[in-house]
Amino acid sequence: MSENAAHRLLLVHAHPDDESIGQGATMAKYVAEGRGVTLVTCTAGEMGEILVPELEHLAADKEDGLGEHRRGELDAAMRELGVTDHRFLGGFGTYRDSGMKWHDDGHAIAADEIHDNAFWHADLTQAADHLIAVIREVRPQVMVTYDEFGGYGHPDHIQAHRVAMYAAQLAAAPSYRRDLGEAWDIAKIYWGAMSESRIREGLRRLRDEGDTTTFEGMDPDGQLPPFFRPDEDITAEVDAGAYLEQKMAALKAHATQITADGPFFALANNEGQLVWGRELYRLVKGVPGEVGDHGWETDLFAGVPAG
Ligand SMILES: CC(=O)N[C@H]1[C@@H](O[C@@H]2[C@H](O)[C@H](O)[C@@H](O)[C@H](O)[C@H]2O)O[C@H](CO)[C@@H](O)[C@@H]1O
Ligand SMILES: [Zn+2]
Repeated sequence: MSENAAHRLLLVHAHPDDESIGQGATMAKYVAEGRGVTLVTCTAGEMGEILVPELEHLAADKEDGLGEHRRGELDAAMRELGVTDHRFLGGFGTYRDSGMKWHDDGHAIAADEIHDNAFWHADLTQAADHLIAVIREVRPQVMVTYDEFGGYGHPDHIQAHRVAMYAAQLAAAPSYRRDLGEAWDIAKIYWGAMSESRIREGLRRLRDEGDTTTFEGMDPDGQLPPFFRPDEDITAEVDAGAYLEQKMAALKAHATQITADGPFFALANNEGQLVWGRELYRLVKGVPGEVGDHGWETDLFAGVPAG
């Protein structure tokens, strides 16, 4: 078995599409390099909007079939990235998308009405136990999830962060729930990140090209939403520009959520390479390995023995 095959990455995300948005290029790159990639998605995205008019009947307040449909979108997106191991936390339908609404400050907050089995109301230990079983089975050296704010505040993202971080801690405890498998300590944990400087460069490019509608309201020289982090917070950049096509195809597979002329595609291809092909991370557990010119790691497995 090649050394790469002994490296295993676990990603924990809230809804179908988050994985492709945040780390789609990294996932495709690592699969192509022969590394193991496992995705755990905590809900099926039942409460999402529907950008495809002929599918509006699937909406939660109509046929409530969007979760099943997005399961298919996720399958298609994973085929584009080459990922063969993707699971729903506790099994499909265990936890439901909690929905969200926008706060005046521009970040997401919990919806006014939330279903009984919404992920936001999940019992943290029970949800973590489902993930511990996966951690102890897959034995990943690296895990990726959201920061404590869930990126932009979505309650399911915040809950996915909490479950992932708690599960990683408990999975490493030999005396905790031996029935869930032999203890496994994940060597490195990263939170996905987006660069403030990168998006400012991209917004300036769009403005210079006369595009004033994409990323409407975001001034390249003004205040940006909190999920764009200052560069000093970032510790790793995976340059997966060579896999940008696979990432864009995976994004397109999530057709009810992402429009082909939306912000992810608006940036010119070379800008896309800069903004979307190079995926950024914050190391929050473990020892950083070799770094590149920018002082950031270029490989999430840097310094991690295979095995
Ligand atoms: C990327 C992501 O986390 N998407 C979530 C999010 O979707 C947003 C939501 O529908 C909002 O109402 C829209 O204005 C916004 O454009 C969407 O991105 O929340 C959904 C409901 O919880 C979730 O299904 C979707 O995956
Ligand atoms: Zn999401």
